[in-house]
Amino acid sequence: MARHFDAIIIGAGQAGIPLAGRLSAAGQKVALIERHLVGGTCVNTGCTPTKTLVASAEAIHTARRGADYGFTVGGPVMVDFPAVMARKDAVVAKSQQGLAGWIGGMENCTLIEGHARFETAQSVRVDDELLQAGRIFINAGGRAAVPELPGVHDVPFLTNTSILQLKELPRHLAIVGGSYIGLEFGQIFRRLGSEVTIIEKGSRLIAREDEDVSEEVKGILEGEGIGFRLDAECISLHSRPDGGVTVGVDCRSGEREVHASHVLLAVGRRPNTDDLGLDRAGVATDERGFIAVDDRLETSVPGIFALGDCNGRGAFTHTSYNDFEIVAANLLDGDDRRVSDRHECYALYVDPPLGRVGMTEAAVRKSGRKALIGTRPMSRVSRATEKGVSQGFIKILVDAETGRFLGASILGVGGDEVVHSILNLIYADAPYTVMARSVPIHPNVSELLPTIVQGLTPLE
Ligand SMILES: Cc1cc2nc3c(=O)[nH]c(=O)nc-3n(C[C@H](O)[C@H](O)[C@H](O)COP(=O)(O)OP(=O)(O)OC[C@H]3O[C@@H](n4cnc5c(N)ncnc54)[C@H](O)[C@@H]3O)c2cc1C
Ligand SMILES: NC(=O)c1ccc[n+]([C@@H]2O[C@H](COP(=O)([O-])OP(=O)(O)OC[C@H]3O[C@@H](n4cnc5c(N)ncnc54)[C@H](O)[C@@H]3O)[C@@H](O)[C@H]2O)c1
Repeated sequence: MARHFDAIIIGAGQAGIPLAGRLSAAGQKVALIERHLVGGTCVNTGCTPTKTLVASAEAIHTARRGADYGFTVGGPVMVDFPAVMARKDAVVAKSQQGLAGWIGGMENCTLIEGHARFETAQSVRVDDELLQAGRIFINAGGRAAVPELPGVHDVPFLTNTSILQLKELPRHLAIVGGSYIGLEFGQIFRRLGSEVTIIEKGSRLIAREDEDVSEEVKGILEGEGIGFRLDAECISLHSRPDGGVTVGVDCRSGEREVHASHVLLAVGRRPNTDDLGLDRAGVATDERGFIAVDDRLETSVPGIFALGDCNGRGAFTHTSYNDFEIVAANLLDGDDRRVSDRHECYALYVDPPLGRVGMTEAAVRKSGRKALIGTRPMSRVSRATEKGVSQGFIKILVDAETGRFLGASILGVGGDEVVHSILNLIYADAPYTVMARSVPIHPNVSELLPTIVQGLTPLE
């Protein structure tokens, strides 16, 4: 006998929990199924723990730079690694408890612990129990990709999940992958005291970004003593007698091997869709396993929706949450919201951070449209020099014909926050002249945005 619900939600991630809240508040009987920890990746092994560690690492870094600010701390800064990790665990636990309390307080919502698998397009099995519903929402998230590198199964490699459980600081952390996860963990562990080598198969870091952004980020991290091996071909892993790992890199120059105590794989994510029984429901995926969805997030099967990282339409907490907003608006509010209305934005939480919105300069050039560009180094932003963090630059791109913002890269102190003023104008569909005439507060990084857009020049 199946248990009947109005809605089944698979995965208590960044979309699943708020959706359970909205549906149950609307009087629907909801089953929320979670096989591990409520909050999913972001809360447990993603944003929350990493940004908590970024904060510890930044405080430690600033303390080491005490002399630059006119103070000493009576000897070298000592890092208490277990205490750093305990702080991270406490922040994660608080967030998790908050979510558990929220779910527990939802009338009409039953949290079911276990692994969900489709039996038909309207039914899902969790262990011995069969659940049935008219609508099913998949918020299954993703996990670290583990490429078939030679030796990968013979060494104790780390992922974003296991690195957060380390009890001791790695002596030398080798990181395979020079993008968001690799760079954020790289700077964290370097600041905590590890030797760090980042190994990237491409010719530059964060290849989605403009080359000048990649170069500046590399320079910032090199300045802190992080080693890089780019153009790393034929990466292989070998265990060492001392318990460490040797990474064969075979780069064009430099040593052919990196001898590390630990290796972190940070080479992308794959969706948790291979063990959902999607074929039984007839739900189509693309060749990489992402669930195919339309503009309102409905899958190839009417009544089944996919939200968050598993649909391949976003890979961030804010895009997953926005997926929830889109589905809730369409199903409950009579609104017409679509994924294609969303503008790309994100931040890379190295310190100083990179705030990004819209197109890169390279993408604008490739599009062939007439554009205007404005840039300014952070060394000419008084707030940055006052704070003693003047690395980075601001770059803004505007459509020459419509005056609308096309994109921005704000690498530097406060870049992760400042970028939102451009994001908001993009959503308002306002021309750059609105920003040019605004009068922001002094001294702030934001105060230079009007100056930059007043001096836009044609993109040659
Ligand atoms: C190290 C790291 C740092 C990150 N930092 C940021 C950041 O700073 N900012 C940002 O925006 N994004 C960041 N992200 C990305 C962000 O974590 C994800 O985009 C976000 O969590 C969205 O996930 P989701 O809602 O799709 O699913 P998730 O949050 O991953 O939730 C999916 C849930 O589904 C459960 N599940 C899966 N399959 C089943 C099943 N068959 N049955 C039952 N339950 C199931 C899982 O256990 C999980 O709890 C980071 C990611 C990583 C790895
Ligand atoms: N600040 C944030 O918002 C944030 C932080 C961390 C993670 N994330 C999310 O997590 C996702 C995954 O991040 P990621 O950094 O793991 O993946 P990614 O897909 O962004 O980058 C993977 C990197 O690994 C390299 N690579 C791939 N295979 C390799 C190999 N065999 N050897 C060497 N290098 C190799 C790629 O060239 C690329 O530079 C991101 O898409 C992002 O959405 C977001």
